[in-house]
Amino acid sequence: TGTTRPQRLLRAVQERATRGDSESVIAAIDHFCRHQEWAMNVGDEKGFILDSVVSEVSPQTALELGTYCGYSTVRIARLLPPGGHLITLEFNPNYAAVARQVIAWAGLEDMVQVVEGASGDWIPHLREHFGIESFDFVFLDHWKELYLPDIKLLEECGLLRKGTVLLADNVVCPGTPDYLEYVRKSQSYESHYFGSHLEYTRAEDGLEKSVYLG
Ligand SMILES: Cc1ncnc2c1ncn2[C@@H]1O[C@H](/C=C/CNC(=O)c2cc(-c3ccc(F)cc3)cc(O)c2O)C[C@H]1O
Ligand SMILES: [Mg+2]
Repeated sequence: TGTTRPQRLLRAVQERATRGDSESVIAAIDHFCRHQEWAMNVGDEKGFILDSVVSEVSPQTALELGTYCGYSTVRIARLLPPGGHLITLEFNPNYAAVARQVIAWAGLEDMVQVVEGASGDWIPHLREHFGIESFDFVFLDHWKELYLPDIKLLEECGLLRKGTVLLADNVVCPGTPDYLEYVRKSQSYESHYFGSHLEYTRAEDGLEKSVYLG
């Protein structure tokens, strides 16, 4: 019973990154994943695209599905405007525990709420629990077969508004075919594919940006 990969990733952050410096936390995780152990973070190449979309939207309210170790959580939270807030859902308590410490090491704990539990259980309660009217930005990076059911649930719960931007990781690898077909065919979305590569590899992958039209 040694350590888990997320725990080794956290140790790499604590050993290599400077407390309060989110850029150094991102760099420490990328270094760990490139030179020690691959992990399923969005990574630096797709992360650059994520950064540009978050900066463009400048969300007051943001939602992330699938925190894992908190890498994309830090990438998003460091770019939020004053008053901006990110809710990130993670149902594995071990991952949530690591993510909270990564987020704290980056000094971003005041902008982020790590919520433990399944997205399908939590989405219907976000309004009453967190006083959220609607989300300006949603990052999807959890189980790939849940992307579609979860955005339909977000629609039904009235948590998307005209202009809400959805950004989905892994639409090529591992792939999210039913989600892609839906957002590209639906009259309610304007979609665009950003081609890139699977984190820390040369394999093809990309992000799909979909604007909700109401
Ligand atoms: C329903 C629900 N609610 C809350 N959190 C949820 C949830 N379902 C999963 N989660 C959490 O999200 C995280 C799961 C993410 C799933 N991501 C993946 O499976 C994933 C896999 C790969 C990949 C690609 C090629 C390969 F050869 C091998 C792997 C790359 C990625 O970027 C990924 O995000 C952790 C999990 O606890
Ligand atoms: Mg991913």
